Amino acid sequence: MSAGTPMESAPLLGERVGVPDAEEVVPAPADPRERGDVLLQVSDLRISIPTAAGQVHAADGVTLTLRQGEVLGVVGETGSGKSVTCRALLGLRPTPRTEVSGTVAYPSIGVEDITVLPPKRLRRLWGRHVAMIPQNPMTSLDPVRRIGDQVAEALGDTVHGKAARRERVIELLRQVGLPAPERRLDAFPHQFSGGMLQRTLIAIAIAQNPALLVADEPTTALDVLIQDQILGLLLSLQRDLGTSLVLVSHDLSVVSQVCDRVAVMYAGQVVELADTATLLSSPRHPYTRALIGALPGAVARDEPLRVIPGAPPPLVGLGPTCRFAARCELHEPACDEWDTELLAIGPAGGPAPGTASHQSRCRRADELVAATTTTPSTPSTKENNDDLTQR
Ligand SMILES: Nc1ncnc2c1ncn2[C@@H]1O[C@H](COP(=O)(O)OP(=O)(O)OP(=O)(O)O)[C@@H](O)[C@H]1O
Repeated sequence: MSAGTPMESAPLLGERVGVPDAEEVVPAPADPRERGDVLLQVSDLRISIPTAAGQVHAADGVTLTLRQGEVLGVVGETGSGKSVTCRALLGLRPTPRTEVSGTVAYPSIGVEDITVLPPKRLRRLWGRHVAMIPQNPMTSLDPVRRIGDQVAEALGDTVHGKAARRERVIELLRQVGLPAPERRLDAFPHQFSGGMLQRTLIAIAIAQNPALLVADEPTTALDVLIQDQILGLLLSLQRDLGTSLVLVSHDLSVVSQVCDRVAVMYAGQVVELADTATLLSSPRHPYTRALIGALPGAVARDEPLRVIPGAPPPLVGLGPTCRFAARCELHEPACDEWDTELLAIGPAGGPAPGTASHQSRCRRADELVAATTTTPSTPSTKENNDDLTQR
């Protein structure tokens, strides 16, 4: 991907939404994902965890849309609220006393808000409609139960009869690239490598062909070579099965290889959301820009890697001001009065901020058009990265 979109044609920030002329024919989008139905609609999600230090605002006004078959990356530093937000997509909360407001809707199956569903209804959706691929494969399987039994359990009541279930388990393990699966059914987790365990967990997640997979740092605990294989597997399964995928990572280069769109989280908020190529070439939030600048390819070989000075604020007692202000090179006094609303970046007459394809929480986002740096080597994106699926 080449860095740098034409700046003179870049649209202005937050321009008014307009209505097309009655005669105007609006062509159908070429990209099927843009035509796809909305699978997931997260609206103003706020998650507040009571702790001894006060209420931790782990998610603070998160609004996202995911279409069927789309891959969304959620990227941010540790503690930015990625896991808490993504677990909320399954109706999970970190502690029983956690306060949740806003909604997480799955319109295609008539779920208006998964965060308020009782456990019995939640369990009916898990596996069947939405499934999670956990962060640490080494601790996510039952150590005293055989692999085959654990995968078979994930089938629920979708396959009947012992022989048919066995066949389906073998098929699933083969689908995730486990060699000689028929010989592995009786193995225990400790006999598998980290990569094999993660493949098994992916088989469990796809067992009932869910509409949405949520993968929370699925490669963090694995060797670098295996990380690429698991990412490639996720991408090819997502393509073959038409599943939507939310991929959580602290690593922008990982997310950009796999995702159609990226949500950048900082201190509990989505600070920028855009399609991957736009985000990399034309970031409109100083934090995104700093993340791109800190990528290994962004500096010449003999230069030290750039780091983002400072640390995110604690998520307790934050007022309605920009959370990135203390680390921001564009900070000015007016930013301290800014109530961090999302702004739509798009042409005049484009959609409202919460639904625009490019959104930023920076009040100076329009100035970043000119300020965007060209990186010597930006990471590969899903579009130019077909070979990942062949690894
Ligand atoms: N059970 C809990 N009790 C108290 N605070 C919690 C709990 N779970 C999460 N938090 C806090 O919520 C905030 C967001 O955490 P979260 O795990 O979502 O971050 P993250 O971006 O996923 O980080 P990482 O990349 O390290 O997983 C952090 O401040 C964290 O300390």
